[in-house]
Amino acid sequence: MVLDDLGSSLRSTMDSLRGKSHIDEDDVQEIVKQIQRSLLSADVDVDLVMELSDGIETRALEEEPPGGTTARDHVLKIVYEEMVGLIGESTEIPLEQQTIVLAGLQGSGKTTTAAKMAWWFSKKGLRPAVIQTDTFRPGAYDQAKQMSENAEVEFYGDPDGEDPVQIARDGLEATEDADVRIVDTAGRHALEDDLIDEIEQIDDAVDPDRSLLVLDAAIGQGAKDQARQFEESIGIDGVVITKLDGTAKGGGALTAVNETGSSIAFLGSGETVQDIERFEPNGFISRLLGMGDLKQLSERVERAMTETQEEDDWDPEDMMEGEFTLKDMRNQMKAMDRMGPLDQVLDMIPGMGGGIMDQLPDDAMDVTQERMREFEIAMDSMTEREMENPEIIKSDRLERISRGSGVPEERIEELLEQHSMMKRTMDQFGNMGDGDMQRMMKKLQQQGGGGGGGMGGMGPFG
Ligand SMILES: Nc1nc2c(ncn2[C@@H]2O[C@H](COP(=O)(O)OP(=O)(O)OP(=O)(O)O)[C@@H](O)[C@H]2O)c(=O)[nH]1
Repeated sequence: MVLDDLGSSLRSTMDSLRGKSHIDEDDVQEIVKQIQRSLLSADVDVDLVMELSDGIETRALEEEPPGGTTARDHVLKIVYEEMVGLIGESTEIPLEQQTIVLAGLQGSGKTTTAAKMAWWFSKKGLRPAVIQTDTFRPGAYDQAKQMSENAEVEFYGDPDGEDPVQIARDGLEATEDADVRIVDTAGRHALEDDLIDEIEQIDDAVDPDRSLLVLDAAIGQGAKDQARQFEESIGIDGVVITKLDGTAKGGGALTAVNETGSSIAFLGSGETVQDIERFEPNGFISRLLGMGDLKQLSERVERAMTETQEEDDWDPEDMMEGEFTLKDMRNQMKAMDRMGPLDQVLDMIPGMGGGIMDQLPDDAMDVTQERMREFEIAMDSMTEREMENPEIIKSDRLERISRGSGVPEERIEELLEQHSMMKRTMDQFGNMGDGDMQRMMKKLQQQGGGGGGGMGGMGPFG
């Protein structure tokens, strides 16, 4: 994740302020030093770093914490506000008919982003289409077509076409019925006149409502020149930062945003069409500072639940009322899987963010996800009756399931144990009155807001 290093070093600095009622100059300098070090190592432009750290230093020393606020919370608030100020608002992307052109260097992630954005728009109820104009890179056509299929969106391209401008024109005509047309363009290894000429011609032909610059998060200082060139040739309305899953940097992209006077529109964090999210400065910085991002989390949960319900004809309400079976457990696991990698999800929960992640061994998340995959494989080897009545699974059946699935027996026993644990919890839920439920939610909120929530809420997958 972008500026990950900043997130974890800031959190540990902030934690050292816990319990202090007053913050002195030394504390402030230490915080500012950490921020500078992290931002510089994440490739953020020096001038920007200075601007930010000066702002934080002045305010932390001059402003008095409002009554009842701890010194730590006060400084955290200042850091938060100054960082949101630096990153700026998210690029406006109205949910209406529009044409969007994606520009960027080769390999920055344009084709992937085109399909991801189309998927995102389709989830918002619009009808998107991807238009592929890249005649430069062999394979671009097939990749775009495949990804559009994965995203289940309309696609236009011409594998034999040689003129990208003509393909763009034809594409607009062919996708007339779509609400949102996303035009993917070719890239080059470096900024060359060819590339700029081509993108300018496409821009003229398409006359887009928005032009977005796609930048690899690892780009570094080179981002500044690139951003300026694209800005001068076609005008950049927003930036998409890709590959946030693969780098701790990302500062170059932030510098580019500043350079073009634009803002961030989307973030990409993986290779599948669902690995995209709208950039929300408040949530983004909150997550960075270990304050969680409940808005993103609830959107993800809602999306994952809806998909699981639609595809598997599963209603969680039934689960609350009736028996909690292995089928329900599998659907819950599927929904969790759809939310994305567990570490990303945890980062969004207040108090569960990087602070806790940093304390876990690096492979803890992989182990948990690997375990869930094994559970699924084992369940695939169970009969309908076993899925509905797991208590009938005794030694003979256990052996058969293990042989059929290749999952060791002790792992299947573990699955059954987890199931009965979850079943007990669900039974308790079922017996709860509305008042109990409200009290519990309130308690959970209080724990989360305190920033020190434990792992207790993670349930059986922790
Ligand atoms: N891990 C990760 N990989 C990504 C992400 N976005 C794109 N990629 C990968 O990066 C590589 C390049 O992405 P493309 O979408 O082909 O890039 P492009 O800008 O269209 O490239 P050209 O068409 O050659 O200009 C592919 O292997 C993608 O799978 C991301 O957010 N995370």
